Amino acid sequence: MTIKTPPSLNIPGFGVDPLTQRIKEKEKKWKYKVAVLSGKGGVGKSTVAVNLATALAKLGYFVGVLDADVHGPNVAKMFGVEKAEILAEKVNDHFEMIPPVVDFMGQVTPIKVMSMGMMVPEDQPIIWRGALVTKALKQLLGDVKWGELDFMIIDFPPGTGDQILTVTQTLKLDAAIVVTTPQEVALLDTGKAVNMMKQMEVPYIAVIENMSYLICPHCGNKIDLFGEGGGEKLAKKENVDFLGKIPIDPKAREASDLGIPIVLYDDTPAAKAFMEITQRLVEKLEEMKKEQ
Ligand SMILES: Nc1ncnc2c1ncn2[C@@H]1O[C@H](COP(=O)(O)OP(=O)(O)OP(=O)(O)O)[C@@H](O)[C@H]1O
Repeated sequence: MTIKTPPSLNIPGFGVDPLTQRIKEKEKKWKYKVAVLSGKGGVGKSTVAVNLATALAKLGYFVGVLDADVHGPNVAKMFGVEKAEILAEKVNDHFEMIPPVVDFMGQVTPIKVMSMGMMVPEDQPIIWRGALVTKALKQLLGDVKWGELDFMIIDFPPGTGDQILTVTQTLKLDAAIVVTTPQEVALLDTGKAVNMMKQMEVPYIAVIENMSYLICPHCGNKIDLFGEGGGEKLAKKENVDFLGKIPIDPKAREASDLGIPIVLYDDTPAAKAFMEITQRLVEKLEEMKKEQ
């Protein structure tokens, strides 16, 4: 039996599905695509994504935030838009959702956000298998009227799973910010996340250490609750940038429950740390763009 050469699959209009095609078109309008991830849950990844986006808005940038944590979406609540009504518009042969614009106490911001958290009641789990999650994620990218953005921030689920692979293979990320806490267990998992981003050839990878220390409200001394300097050591070992440390700030938890990012509380140590880290990130990305 002779095996025939397969026919060429290079047929115009075929090969790439229309949704992926729409994502490719949309991403041309986003200057920087930045993913926020962590090897381990609960280290403050969403807190970092939300505050990074708000700090960028404070610096005058237009920002989109995609909550890619389909199974545990918290971003909408942290921005206070979990009850926002999602409108849709017909565009040619499909519908596109209009992302809600974040406002803080009536003050409109240049932040648009999309999250599964806006589409399901707060107490309902999303019990979907991989293929459905992948489709939902792609729709949150390609079937949303994001428009022109300076930054698209993507809050990934914890770990190194399927959903991260899907987005990283679909979009050409400019940067991956890996969030860790200083403990050994968190650092082991963070190393895996850093290596995944290296394998996916993301051009800029950096570590942020969250919950680094606590300032005693009574004596003002710095207390290293979870050890010291782990994030910086990991960044050195993996040969990636270290963007900085964010202290434990009781106001951060309070603020995120109220839907107000801590970075808006100007006088807090966490707000100052977020602003400095964001400025450092912008400088790095601008430098990289110039070199290209
Ligand atoms: N620097 C900080 N100071 C005080 N509380 C913080 C800080 N960072 C995060 N938190 C709080 O820790 C909790 C977990 O944070 P967050 O939801 O951002 O973590 P996560 O890594 O995204 O979690 P998940 O595993 O669900 O994705 C939240 O209540 C948040 O307000």
